[in-house]
Amino acid sequence: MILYGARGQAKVIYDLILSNNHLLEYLVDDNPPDHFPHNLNVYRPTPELLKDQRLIIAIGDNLLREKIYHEIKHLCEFETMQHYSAYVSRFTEVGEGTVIMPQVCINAEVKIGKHCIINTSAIIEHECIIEDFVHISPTAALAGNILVKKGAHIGLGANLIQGITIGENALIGAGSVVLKDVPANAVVVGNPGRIIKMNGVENGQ
Ligand SMILES: CC(=O)SCCNC(=O)CCNC(=O)[C@H](O)C(C)(C)COP(=O)(O)OP(=O)(O)OC[C@H]1O[C@@H](n2cnc3c(N)ncnc32)[C@H](O)[C@@H]1OP(=O)(O)O
Repeated sequence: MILYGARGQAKVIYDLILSNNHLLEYLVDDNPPDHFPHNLNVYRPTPELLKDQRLIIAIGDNLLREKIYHEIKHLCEFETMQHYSAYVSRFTEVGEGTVIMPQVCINAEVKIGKHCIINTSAIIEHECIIEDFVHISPTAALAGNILVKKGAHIGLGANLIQGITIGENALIGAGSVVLKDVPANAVVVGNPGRIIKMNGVENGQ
């Protein structure tokens, strides 16, 4: 298999690949770094290098990951990967291209979309729905029945109370405690969480 992206996210996914006894053949990156550890080769992507490969898009930025997905989806197939130390309920669905990192806990009846990153030690409780291209950062905790819409990013160690909806492309700041619905494209920080930006514009509250 191969990785698209050769920065920090690729380094942790390479480790995940080895933990699962898979082989990484090479990486591609639009702007290859001078050096990638472990003597792995990084090339600029071409249709020949991507064609019929099994691949993970190893890019933390949700919008960029989605953009690349649309550019290459006709060429390759996408691998889904889960670290052996993660607990993923047998009643959970996980979409293609999603990675589940070490020590994650995902409880029953959760649905996780395509090309998501469920990062180290995140907790996703029962019946949550995580749409495509979402990133749940390390140690974030989601109580039951939460809907996280496409492209949202839940920051490091954020805590989300049960039953709420996080809108498309919303960003929940590190350590925030979110008690109510968050609209699309909002940036929320603090405890209790408050909106500091909407659509990239400062809120002024
Ligand atoms: C493996 C990995 O590395 S995965 C990646 C994990 N990383 C994360 O989760 C990071 C998430 N990002 C954050 O928390 C960021 O601080 C953001 C996106 C919420 C805000 O970033 P910016 O838009 O650049 O806002 P900026 O830094 O200008 O801060 C604006 C205000 O919000 C405050 N603020 C920013 N982030 C937070 C936060 N997480 N909690 C509380 N307050 C915050 C700032 O102190 C500042 O307040 P002030 O105006 O009173 O001085």
